[in-house]
Amino acid sequence: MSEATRIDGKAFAAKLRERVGALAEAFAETAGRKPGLAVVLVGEDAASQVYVGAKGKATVAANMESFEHRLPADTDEGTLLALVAQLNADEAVDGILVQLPLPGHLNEQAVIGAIDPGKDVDGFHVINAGRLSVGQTGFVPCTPLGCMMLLADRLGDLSGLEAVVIGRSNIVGKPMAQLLLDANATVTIAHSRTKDLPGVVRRADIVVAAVGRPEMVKADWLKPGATVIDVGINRLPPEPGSDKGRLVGDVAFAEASETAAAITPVPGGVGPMTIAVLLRNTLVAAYEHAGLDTPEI
Ligand SMILES: Nc1nc2c(c(=O)[nH]1)N[C@@H](CN(C=O)c1ccc(C(=O)N[C@@H](CCC(=O)O)C(=O)O)cc1)CN2
Repeated sequence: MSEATRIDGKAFAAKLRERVGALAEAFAETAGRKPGLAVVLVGEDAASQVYVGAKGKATVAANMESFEHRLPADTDEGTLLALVAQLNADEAVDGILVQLPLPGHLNEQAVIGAIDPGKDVDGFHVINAGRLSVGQTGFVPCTPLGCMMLLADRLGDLSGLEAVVIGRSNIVGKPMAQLLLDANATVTIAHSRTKDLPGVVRRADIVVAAVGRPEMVKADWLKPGATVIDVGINRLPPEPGSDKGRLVGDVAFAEASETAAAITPVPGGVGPMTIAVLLRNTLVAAYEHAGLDTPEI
């Protein structure tokens, strides 16, 4: 079997950001203001600092206003909720994102639940999760929506295809399964208690791995010709003589490439789509807040 096609999420995301940027410019001409995204970071988690920095830069590059709020790790819940309330009321802010994970003393559900669902561009609020589950329009979490864009680009119509999502988080696994179902795939959600996980995954035309376990999915778990979307971003321990470990996904990329027809790499696959879709959702929020018809993005 020939080597799998690498699904280039980085290039796809760059095109999406460019399109969003052009539409944001047009929005500003009509609405008299730029779309605005507020990002809240609590604490000093190293990876979160990188992601928040990247979001701010991407927001500005896409002709939007970026509002960054960095709070100390010992911020109490009342202070954070007060900031969320202030952002909810701010007309310059179309989208609000609280970077996860939050420090352990803060209740993530309470904080996410305090965001105005109409500004919840992460799509994590229970109202938006509920809307997705009953097929109503709302904000859809960025990573799963980005995965769907890559799948649609690669496979077109997903009707009747067998899809296995490994992982059942509220942020990726569950919305991903819902989106695949909405696209008429036959969907299985597999998880840590699934019996014969390799056997279940081997049935799939589409595999979405979102478990956070480095290189767990092996080549012999895959049906030949499968399309593999790797959501995992895991840093391995550093090699001797190096200060930083290699980034790998949840799929053993090199060996899986021998069996799959197409696969997303890590880095450069799903990760960049998360930020591009966040900008897309913020633009949609801005159109809605301005009472304008939202263009197809
Ligand atoms: N409020 C949110 N918190 C978190 C989310 C989210 O969508 N909303 N997702 C992740 C982190 N994340 C964005 O916040 C994110 C992760 C990874 C990437 C990315 O582009 N990764 C690169 C590799 C980057 C590196 O070198 O470390 C890639 O895969 O190519 C972007 C965004 C958890 N928190």
